[in-house]
Amino acid sequence: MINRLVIIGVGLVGGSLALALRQSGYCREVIGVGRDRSSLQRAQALGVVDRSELDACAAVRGADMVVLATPVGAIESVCRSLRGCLDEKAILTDVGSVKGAVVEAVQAGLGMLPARFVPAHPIAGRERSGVEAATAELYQGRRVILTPLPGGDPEACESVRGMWEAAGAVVENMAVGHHDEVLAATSHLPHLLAYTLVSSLSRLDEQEEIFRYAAGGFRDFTRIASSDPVMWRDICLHNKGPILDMLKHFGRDLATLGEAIDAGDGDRLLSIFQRAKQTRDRFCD
Ligand SMILES: NC(=O)C1=CN([C@@H]2O[C@H](COP(=O)(O)OP(=O)(O)OC[C@H]3O[C@@H](n4cnc5c(N)ncnc54)[C@H](O)[C@@H]3O)[C@@H](O)[C@H]2O)C=CC1
Ligand SMILES: O=C(O)C(=O)Cc1ccc(O)cc1
Repeated sequence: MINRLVIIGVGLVGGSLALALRQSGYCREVIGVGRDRSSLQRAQALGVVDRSELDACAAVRGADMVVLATPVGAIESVCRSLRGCLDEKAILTDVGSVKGAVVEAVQAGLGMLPARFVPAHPIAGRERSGVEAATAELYQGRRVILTPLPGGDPEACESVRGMWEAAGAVVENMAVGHHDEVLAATSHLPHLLAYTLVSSLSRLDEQEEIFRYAAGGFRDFTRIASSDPVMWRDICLHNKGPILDMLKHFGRDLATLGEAIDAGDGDRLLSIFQRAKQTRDRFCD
């Protein structure tokens, strides 16, 4: 059970966690922290938080769990505003899509890395953002990755695990660096491909006609290009190495595909498509 939960950044991810924990009765009070009063008022009106605060330092006093749920690029400045404010027993966690840079940002912002900081990443979300998109069911049966730090407090780790399980998630642990490599491949690369496809087509003269005749495959492939641009700018800037590695790997395969088409090499094309189909049929429902 959590007595006082503070969510800093009450959008899709933070708001959904608050809703799930309020509905399951896992926490007694949820306080939302944000930059503007109107979105915090909406969060309160939607029943996502019990009350809200613009001052992060005041909000976290007496909290037993503090969740950083802003875009990754805002974490350092949010942590700077929390310097000297967290109770000794308070657990600090986050929901950022990258982990190495978040650990650095927390350390730089707070001036130290608290033993009760447990980095976390729910592998669940959608292309819509803001508190209006939050739902209590978002994490039901979905994975959450914790990347506990060497020397971190195991009890804090268990509390963060318990919180996510109460929200319906299945929790796993992973090393920080490994998380960033795996997610660069499975989440960051697909988002960048979808953004680049839509952006590239939108610059063609015939774009009106192209989008008018786009079929289901186009919609399936590009749904995630409607995701929040600020969030994805921040992910790119904060997981640079693994993302560039994946882009290079993908670029080489795209060039190979082009060469096979140019050479009329049907066997090569068939083998690429067969391997892709077998792999997807094996791993995705
Ligand atoms: N959208 C998704 O599907 C997923 C997102 N994530 C991660 O979760 C985090 C939040 O993403 P979303 O909830 O989708 O974004 P969102 O845009 O819905 O919510 C972010 C909230 O943070 C607030 N905010 C921004 N800067 C702030 C600051 N300096 N101080 C206080 N509040 C601030 C915004 O006003 C907004 O209410 C990101 O770090 C993202 O990488 C993780 C898993 C899935
Ligand atoms: O919309 C989708 O399908 C997503 O993949 C959402 C998402 C975005 C970022 C994450 O770090 C995790 C999940």
